[in-house]
Amino acid sequence: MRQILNEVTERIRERSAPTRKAYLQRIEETLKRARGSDRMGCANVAHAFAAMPENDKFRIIAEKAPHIGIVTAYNDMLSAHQPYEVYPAIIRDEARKHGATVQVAGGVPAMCDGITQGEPGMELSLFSRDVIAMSTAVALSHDVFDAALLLGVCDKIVPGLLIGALNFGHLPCVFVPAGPMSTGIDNTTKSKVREKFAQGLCDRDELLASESAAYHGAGTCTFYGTANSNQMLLEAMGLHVPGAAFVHPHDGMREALTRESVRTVLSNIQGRRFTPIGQLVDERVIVNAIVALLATGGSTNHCIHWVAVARAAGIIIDWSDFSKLSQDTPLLARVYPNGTADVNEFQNAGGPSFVIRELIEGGYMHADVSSVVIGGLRDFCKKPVMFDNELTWIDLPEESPDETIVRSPRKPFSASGGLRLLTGNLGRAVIKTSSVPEDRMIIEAPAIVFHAQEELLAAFERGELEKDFVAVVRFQGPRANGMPELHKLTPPLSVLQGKGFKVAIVTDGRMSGASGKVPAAIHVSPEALASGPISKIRTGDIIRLNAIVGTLNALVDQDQWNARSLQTMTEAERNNNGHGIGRELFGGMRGNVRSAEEGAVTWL
Ligand SMILES: O=C(O)[C@H](O)[C@@H](O)[C@H](O)[C@H](O)COP(=O)(O)O
Ligand code: SF4
Repeated sequence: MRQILNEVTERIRERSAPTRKAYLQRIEETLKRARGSDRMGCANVAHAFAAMPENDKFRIIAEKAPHIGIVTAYNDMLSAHQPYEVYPAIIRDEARKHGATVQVAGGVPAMCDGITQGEPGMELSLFSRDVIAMSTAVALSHDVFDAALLLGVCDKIVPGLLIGALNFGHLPCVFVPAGPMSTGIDNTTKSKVREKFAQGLCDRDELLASESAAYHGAGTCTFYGTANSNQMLLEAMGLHVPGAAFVHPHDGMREALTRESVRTVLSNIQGRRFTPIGQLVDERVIVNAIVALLATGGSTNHCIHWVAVARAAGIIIDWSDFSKLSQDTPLLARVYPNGTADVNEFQNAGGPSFVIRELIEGGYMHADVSSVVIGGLRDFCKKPVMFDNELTWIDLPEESPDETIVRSPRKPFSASGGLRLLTGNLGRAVIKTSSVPEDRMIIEAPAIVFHAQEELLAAFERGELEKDFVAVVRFQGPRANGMPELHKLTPPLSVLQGKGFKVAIVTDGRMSGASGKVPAAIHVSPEALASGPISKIRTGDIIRLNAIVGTLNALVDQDQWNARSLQTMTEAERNNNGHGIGRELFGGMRGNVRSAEEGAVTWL
């Protein structure tokens, strides 16, 4: 095991000792209880199973059959979640074959960030994670289950389901993915058409045709954004059936993998080994997830979400942990926006199994951890295949079959991981370096301050941005307006970067996991509305972003800087973010939310 891996894991263990101990004690207490149908009152039990077939009731109550709760994020809006419509029937059928019973415990909401990108709805996106966590708790609070299957793939849905499930840490849980969309037009072509449209070089019909050719069917979008980063991290945490992440929704093996998830969760109940999720997800498993994120240039959103996930298990991490691990974690995968390959090509080149094997063998990951399968994390280094109509796992080739997509630590794409912590007189921020061109890693240019992404887009339309500049887009933090992703700024800024201008974004907001080639210092904490120094910046100040050494500064005379007052949002700006699209309902979360570096949690 590498020294930094051990060092960071130990310091997290130390920092988390009191909260983790209390968390594990609560699980121990809960595990002492009798199972739901024996423990709860007759009326409770009768209500719980009233609508089940008579023989299922008999099996649960008299035969003590294992009872599985499904928490599902099915809806028709996310292409990634649409396949889940039929999953409960498959799960019920498989469970019955093994003498178990199933109920859909509840559904959770799921927002598609692609639909809300650049729209007011995006201001609900981050908070929807904790709504999903609460909805997971509402579902599992019926408290009659021996295990749970969690159906969700996209951005805030997996973190929300995981946070919710960790509040029922006494249950064995398995995540059930549904797989990626088949490849449409490639992501680079898609981005080029967007840049043409941003310059008025093509019309809306051409742009719509291009977007529809990219997003054309069921399954997760094929860029390596937050959704597919979720899948990578769940594999690295051992919470999937091994290798289940990136198999197409309508590939014959998909149903076999879903059925295997039922057998897997049952094997956790029926005594072969019992691994409740709250015990499985320990400090080493959280560190493994961070390493997997860094080694693949995953979504910057996980610098927020995984802090919240860890906290739900009593584990406290911060951006220094990500940064320290990043220094020693090699970049082993290049998947768009960190390269040109999409997630299907990544899977064909070896996918998560190849990356996990290489990281374990190189000592970059903890191998001695529990997982939902009996072989532990080493079982996640193999590839699932169908053989004689049976699901089995085979070893991957020793060498990478495509070194433009996946590599071993002996020849990494870069010696350090794809994310960096930035510090300086503007606070703390993160940047995804794995998709920034070498010659754009250091940007020093005058600031232009915006209080809304629409202001920047309008300035671009007026032709006012044809120069070197740093776009300071502030009052985009969680307290201000729910910390939306500002991914719509990528096409115009990419056009300007393509023209040779040195441009960057500095924001207390987020970018999409699919953003990347324009240097973006994001999640600036403290945010502007929390009196963060980002609110001192004036248009014209020189901003220096150095992603190589990890600094972000306003180059303003110290006395002047100290004398500066903090800018505030105007009444109109505050009103704009507080109403419409249901934003009124999220006022409590905006008022209670912690900083981005504290996971933007709303429940502490
Ligand atoms: O974090 C993410 O990965 C994004 O939120 C992603 O889920 C979202 O859908 C993007 O907006 C997709 O990219 P385009 O907007 O470029 O299609
Ligand atoms: S990856 Fe993003 S755009 Fe695609 S379905 Fe999921 S949330 Fe929507």
